Amino acid sequence: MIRIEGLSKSYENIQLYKDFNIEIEEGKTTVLLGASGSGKTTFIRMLLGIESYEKGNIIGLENKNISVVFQEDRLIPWLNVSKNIEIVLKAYLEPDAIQNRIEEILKLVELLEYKDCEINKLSGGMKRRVALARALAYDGELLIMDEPFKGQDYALKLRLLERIKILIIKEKRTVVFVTHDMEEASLLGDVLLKFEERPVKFYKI
Ligand SMILES: Nc1ncnc2c1ncn2[C@@H]1O[C@H](COP(=O)(O)OP(=O)(O)OP(=O)(O)O)[C@@H](O)[C@H]1O
Repeated sequence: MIRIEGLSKSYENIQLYKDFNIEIEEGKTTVLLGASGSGKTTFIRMLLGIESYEKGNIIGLENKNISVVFQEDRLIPWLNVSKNIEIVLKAYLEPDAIQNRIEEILKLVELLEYKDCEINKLSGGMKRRVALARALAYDGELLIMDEPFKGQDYALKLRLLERIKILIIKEKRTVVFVTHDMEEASLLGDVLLKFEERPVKFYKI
């Protein structure tokens, strides 16, 4: 269980979070829904330890490995598709296992034939899928995805959702997934939470 207790966070004169409490269940996919600007990305950044907060505790993430699809792709432009993924696998897999994992995940996101392609030669939606592939490939204790399906056509998105659901169940992943899309949320999520501002409150859907 990841527990957030008594969290308070403000930006200048906006009190975004005030004594906020939430529990995230392990082995489940928790979806964060809510209007633009309600504080979902800030929440994720606080979980990752890259955003400060005034008060509160985040318990259960100490020394955990987290894989992330950020709102931005954050790919390394001078490495090809395969190398962008390899970089996160090197620390814990042998070369053969790395290649197998890269192929498995690139197949999942329908980019296997682009494995040696330069990042700059990909479309925006394809870059997004490389970012998604990199996060899925790394078997962290928590997977965070912030709007991972941006730029995908509808039919492809449904195929991705179906395959990711299978992978997540097979690998017993704990997932926090941010989206505005109710269909994505209900296809992938176990627990659906709607964030409301301000300060942030949430309710289960
Ligand atoms: N670095 C910052 N400085 C000042 N205000 C910020 C900063 N980052 C976010 N905010 C404000 O905090 C609020 C929440 O932003 P956040 O990005 O967490 O929302 P969100 O729910 O993720 O939105 P979206 O769905 O559009 O991504 C917004 O009002 C935003 O303007």
